[in-house]
Amino acid sequence: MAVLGPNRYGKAETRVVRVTRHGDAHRIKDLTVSTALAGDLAEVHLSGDNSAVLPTDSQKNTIFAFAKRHGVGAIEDFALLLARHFVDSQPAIHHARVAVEEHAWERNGAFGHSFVRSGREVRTCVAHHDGTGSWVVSGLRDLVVLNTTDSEFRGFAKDEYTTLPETSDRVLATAVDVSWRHADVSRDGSPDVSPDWDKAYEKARAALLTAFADTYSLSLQQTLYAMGTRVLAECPGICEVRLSLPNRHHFLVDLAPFGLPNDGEVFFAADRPYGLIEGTVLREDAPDAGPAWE
Ligand SMILES: O=c1[nH]c(=O)c2[nH]c(=O)[nH]c2[nH]1
Repeated sequence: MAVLGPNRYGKAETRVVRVTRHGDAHRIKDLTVSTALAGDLAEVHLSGDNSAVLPTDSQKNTIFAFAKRHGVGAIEDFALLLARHFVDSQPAIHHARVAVEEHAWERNGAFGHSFVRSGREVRTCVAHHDGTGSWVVSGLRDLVVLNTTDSEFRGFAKDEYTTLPETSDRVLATAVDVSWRHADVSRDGSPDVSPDWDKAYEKARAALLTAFADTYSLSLQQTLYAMGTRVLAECPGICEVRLSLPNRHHFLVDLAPFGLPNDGEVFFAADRPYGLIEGTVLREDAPDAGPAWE
């Protein structure tokens, strides 16, 4: 006998670009938005009764209409607006998850209307709303960083398959993929708190970059912990940080066959396989995460 387990549905990866025009000085927000709704959705699965199903096409249209009607500021505000709208307007929907990614653009010179896609990281957020409270996780991915020194990897466990030489000076590089949980978003009965999302983002990003640069690294694991700790120290509204750091290995090339010393100057930047170091750093008194990470 089969039973229906957890389920949700929505429109994945709606691409929306919102232009704001102040005379000749234009602004753009370039987003990828994914919605996922859950609630009284047994019948559509069990009997094909669609009466509780707001089409994913309507969800996509809502994204475009809200971009026009409300504009797009911090992506967290846009995600919360959508999540609350679906729960508040659809009787069958009790939980909405809205994920937003922001692709950065920079001005192309002095032209007010012309932009260059920025090489910056992608800013991310996921907002949940269930009618009693909201939860927000923000973050970024593809923030590529590299240190040319101050990184060792020694004293590791060895077995009969270990060939990796110990090193007391190596290149350390990674593409930071990180999410942080905001403690101070509205909950059942609490006032509606809305952090300054942009400020939190800039502070968390700066903390990650500084910790990566100024930590003398004995391993990428140790650097990960230092980065998470620094975000918590700099950002009081953040209670949990989850990091995923691919170790972008840079191997010294053996130049001896060419009669050349290497002197720690020429590296083979391998793209795969790569070590993947993942970890969470959280405050001891972090509030319950609820559905924040789902
Ligand atoms: O910082 C590192 N951590 C590891 O766990 C590891 N494993 C490895 O081969 N190189 C590295 N580097």
